[in-house]
Amino acid sequence: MKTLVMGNEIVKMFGHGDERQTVLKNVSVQIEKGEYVAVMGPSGSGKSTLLFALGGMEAIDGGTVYFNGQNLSQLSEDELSKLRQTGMGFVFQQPTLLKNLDILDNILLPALRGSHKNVAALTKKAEMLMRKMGIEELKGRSITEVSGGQLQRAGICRALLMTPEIIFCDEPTGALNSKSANETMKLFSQINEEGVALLIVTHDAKVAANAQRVLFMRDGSIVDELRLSKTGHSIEENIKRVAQRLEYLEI
Ligand SMILES: Nc1ncnc2c1ncn2[C@@H]1O[C@H](COP(=O)(O)OP(=O)(O)OP(=O)(O)O)[C@@H](O)[C@H]1O
Repeated sequence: MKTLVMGNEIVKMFGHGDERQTVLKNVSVQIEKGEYVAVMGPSGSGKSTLLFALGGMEAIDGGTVYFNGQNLSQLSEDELSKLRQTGMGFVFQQPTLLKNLDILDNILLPALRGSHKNVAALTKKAEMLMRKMGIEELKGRSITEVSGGQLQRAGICRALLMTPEIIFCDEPTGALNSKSANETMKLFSQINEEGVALLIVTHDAKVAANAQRVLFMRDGSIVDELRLSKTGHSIEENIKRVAQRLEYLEI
């Protein structure tokens, strides 16, 4: 397997003076191409900060992050934003979509930003993704006229539009009811089977059980790791294994 993302000894601090806090304490993490990794840990342990650091959205105070062998801190702002736009997708708990645009235009917007793009080809691809995610008939609707689960699917279409190598997801099911959360997890598994790597921050053992590997964080460090094999283990068994590890780690 080839390494896609490599974080070495990442240090991240927030605040000034007496308030200065080290949120990531020499964290090293490697994600292979096509790998599905979940990150769990107590609130405030640094999960989102790690995801932002690996995705080049948050500057780091120490260590290095490589994406496909490129050191993110050696890229210019323009190079970094191009890399984020083409190589990475982002899905958050609440997709930040604009009320005055319909669903299709919201999906297209980030891809159209910046340089000149082939609008017709991107629209065709967006429509194909919407069909795949089961929301094609909603393309002309305002974001206020769809459910939370449908909105999250639109967010996933947006993240997939530029054919990223990885999608960074921060609590993607956190705002969804259990039915929508299950459907979203199935979509992520399907996306991963098509070769896209995933890094998912979650509090939910059911979500983490879909990954190949779960990283456990506490107080700014990765304190444990669990490898989950799909062969020989049902999803229920993997949920149990994640839950047992959380209990053991007192998370
Ligand atoms: N922009 C910021 N400015 C100052 N402190 C921050 C900032 N972002 C995060 N922090 C602090 O860094 C620590 C880690 O935050 P982070 O969001 O990474 O934790 P988390 O594990 O993702 O938590 P949660 O599960 O609650 O989302 C917390 O103490 C948080 O208050």
